Amino acid sequence: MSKQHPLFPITLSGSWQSPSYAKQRNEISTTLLNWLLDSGSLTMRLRANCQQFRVELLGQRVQACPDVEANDTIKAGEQVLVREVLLYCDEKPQVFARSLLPLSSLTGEEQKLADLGTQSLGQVLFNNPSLQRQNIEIANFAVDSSVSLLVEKLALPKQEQLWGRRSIFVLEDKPLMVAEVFLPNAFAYQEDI
Ligand SMILES: C=C(O[C@@H]1C=C(C(=O)O)C=C[C@H]1O)C(=O)O
Repeated sequence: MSKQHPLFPITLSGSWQSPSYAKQRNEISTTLLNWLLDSGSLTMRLRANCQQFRVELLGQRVQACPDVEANDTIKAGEQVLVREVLLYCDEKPQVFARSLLPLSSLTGEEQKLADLGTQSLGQVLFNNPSLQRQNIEIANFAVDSSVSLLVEKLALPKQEQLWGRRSIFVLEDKPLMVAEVFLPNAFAYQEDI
């Protein structure tokens, strides 16, 4: 990895819940829920809402999967490539994303996922007809979360609660996990998009 953002890794730990049982479900607007539960490519949806889309790679590194992120598919301690990015629309940061790519999934054709740089992971995932997406979980991130520290460092307006989603993708039978948090003023929080 040539250069890493000084804040990398931001990390991300939240109490991920199934959307139907999310306690705060009544606090979530229809628009936000629509963005959180959209099973299509977030890259494609953002591109459709702006002139210029870009991915900023904050950093990536190989490490053991942290306990707080482990799940039925990616076990604690398993070697994963962690990739953190910001997705920009017209130079406004919309999403912070953190993906865990098990090294055991980075084989064959999928080795290229280790070297995406500023190409969108979604671009590769959603171009593969074998792609399966497992259930989407949602979580909210309060002002003392690691994401809020990122928001502060990006000089974005503070927002009481930030919402995110995560899901496991399976590509050619190889799993990986993607978590995305909508940053303040993202389209997801705007009623008229
Ligand atoms: C999974 C997608 O890929 C997006 C791009 C990512 C990246 O480049 O690391 C990470 C998460 C997503 O927001 C998507 O577009 O839906």
